[in-house]
Amino acid sequence: MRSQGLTGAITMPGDKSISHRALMFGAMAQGETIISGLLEGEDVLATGRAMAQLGAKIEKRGNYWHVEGVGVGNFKQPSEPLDFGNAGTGVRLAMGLVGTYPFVSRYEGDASLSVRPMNRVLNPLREIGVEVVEEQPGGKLPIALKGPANPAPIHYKTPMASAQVKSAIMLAGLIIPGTTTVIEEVHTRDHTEKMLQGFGAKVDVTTDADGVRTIKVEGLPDLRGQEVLVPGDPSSAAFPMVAALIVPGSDLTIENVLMNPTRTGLITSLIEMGGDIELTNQRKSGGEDIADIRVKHSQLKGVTIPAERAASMIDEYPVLAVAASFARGATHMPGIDELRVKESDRLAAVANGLKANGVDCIEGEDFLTVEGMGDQVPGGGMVETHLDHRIAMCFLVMGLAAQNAVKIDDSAMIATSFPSFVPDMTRLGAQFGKPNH
Ligand SMILES: O=C(O)C1=C[C@@H](OP(=O)(O)O)[C@@H](O)[C@H](O)C1
Ligand SMILES: C=C(OP(=O)(O)O)C(=O)O
Repeated sequence: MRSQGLTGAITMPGDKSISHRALMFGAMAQGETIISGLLEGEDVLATGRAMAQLGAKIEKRGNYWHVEGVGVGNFKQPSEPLDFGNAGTGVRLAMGLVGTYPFVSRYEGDASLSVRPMNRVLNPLREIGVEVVEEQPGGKLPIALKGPANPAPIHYKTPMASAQVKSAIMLAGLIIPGTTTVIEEVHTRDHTEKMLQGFGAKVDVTTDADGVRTIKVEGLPDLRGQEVLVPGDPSSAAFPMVAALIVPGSDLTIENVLMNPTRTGLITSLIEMGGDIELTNQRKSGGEDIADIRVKHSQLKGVTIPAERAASMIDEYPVLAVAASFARGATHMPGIDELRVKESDRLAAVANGLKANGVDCIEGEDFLTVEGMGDQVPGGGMVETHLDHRIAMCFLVMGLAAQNAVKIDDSAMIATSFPSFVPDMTRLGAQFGKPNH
């Protein structure tokens, strides 16, 4: 059943990447960090609980989260395992933040997180001298870590485009005397670099002529609590944005969205597809670019998304594939093998969901091609979400414009990143059916 046009304004909940980091850096810094706009999603709340287990005092007063940090090198040994639920960012950054301490810390997560690869973080930690104890070989949770008595700084080139790996190494470097160096060939989201500098760390970034970035972190800095203003999450804004593009009659303003260039690949791509998207009220806040986004229903056309853009929109491919289903012509998305190691194998989950709803696509090892159907997307299928919030939300968005209702098997995971998704979208005019089980 098609929804009526989506109209009005929606303010985005806080950015998930920045929210995790605000709690972690606040917990590590000396003194008080005051956070406004924190995303109160399950992933971030799990990080908050873990930071409290390490000795930080965290509480919400009014609209602000107050974090009383312990100072660099002063986390206490957690008596229980640190449970990061569904969050790759939470567990991978925490392994860098805490894993080099000379005590045993134990990490675990839900069924989705427990099959995601951790060797990408464990390998550099092993180079630092961290002892890794796995219950089963293969670099999967649960994992215990024990840092060496004298950790040595490393010089590490990340083998895949990953802000989580880069960040884990940088955070490990903070408690190692000397300079830790991370090299990344692809510019991934740079929140760790920017925010650590804001907390007082010495972080040096240089970029060569080929765009390769060298990041140097000085160990044992004196970090002080800060005020952090978390901007709205562009990865959450992706859902109302695509919904407005595909539902006829829509004219929506999405307010307070982070416009950091390492996060805006989806907007660039949707504009190339013919999307009527206008950035208004562009401003700076907390060192980041912010804007409101006005988006109207548009007839989209298929395009090829350059592989080099993947890092700047890595979490947005599922909903881009939904937009591509409503385009005229094929949309080709190369260079997206990292989608296979997210909360689910997103390449497979998206391809299966599209096919279940009558949309032709080709799933390659590292690409997806979607045959757009204009406004003739049949829908009517049941989608398996595999504990993946973004798969759940993108197919709920598809259902707003398809000829027949799209069903998803589980909506609970939406609470990890965008708890108010269903009520917020409903307020704008979206019509979701009731779960019948
Ligand atoms: O650093 C971060 O906050 C994130 C990095 C990305 O993961 P990778 O580093 O695995 O690409 C992204 O998919 C995730 O949602 C958040
Ligand atoms: C990949 C994601 O998050 P994480 O890796 O933190 O689980 C996401 O939110 O799409």
